[in-house]
Amino acid sequence: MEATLTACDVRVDLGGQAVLRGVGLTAGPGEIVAVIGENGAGKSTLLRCLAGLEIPADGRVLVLGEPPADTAGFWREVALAGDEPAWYPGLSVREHLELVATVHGGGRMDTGTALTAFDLEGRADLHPLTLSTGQRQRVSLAATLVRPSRLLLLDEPERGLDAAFRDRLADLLREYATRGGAVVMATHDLALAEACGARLVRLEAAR
Ligand SMILES: Nc1ncnc2c1ncn2[C@@H]1O[C@H](COP(=O)(O)OP(=O)(O)OP(=O)(O)O)[C@@H](O)[C@H]1O
Repeated sequence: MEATLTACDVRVDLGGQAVLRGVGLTAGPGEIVAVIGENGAGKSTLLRCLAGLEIPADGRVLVLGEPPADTAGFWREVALAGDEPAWYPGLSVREHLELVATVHGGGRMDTGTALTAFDLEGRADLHPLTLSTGQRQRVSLAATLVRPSRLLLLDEPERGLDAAFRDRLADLLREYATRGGAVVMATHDLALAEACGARLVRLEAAR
């Protein structure tokens, strides 16, 4: 089966120094990969590289057979949850999810199901900035599942989430993979990685 994502011998330089050197990674349909490593090991940089937001100085990244590019075609297949997104003034939690689902076309869950799955029903009519950190993180994660995708890139999805919701997230990610999606996440939460059945890829700082 064709890999959803392959990265070979990737090098990324930032500020004139190598941040990633000789990094390789693959993820196929139905697979969850957890990138782990200490602070500064380069996990976020690798995720950005896989998302086409950082260009490797050396090596090769292919997503669905093509180098990642910041194009509409690429983002049709790839859903990313990293830094907190910019929230639209005047749009509620429900409307943010509806916006994503409308623009990308209906996804794995309708917005009502997502509001329930992410425990956001009681917050659906509020603006995201009036929610707690963990609740806002749940909106960001829900937005990745109300749209179609074949690859989910998550940078520290556990950020701000309580223990019970981390368990639920593991179930949601397993379900995404069971339906043929590939997940690559950078995480410090080994329990989450284990609960997902993720394959671990450890990064060591390049400097
Ligand atoms: N714009 C930049 N310019 C120079 N160096 C950078 C830049 N961004 C990141 N770095 C450096 O790259 C290294 C990797 O950073 P990165 O954020 O990828 O690590 P991380 O593994 O995600 O860390 P954490 O676990 O703290 O989130 C760090 O040493 C960081 O200082």
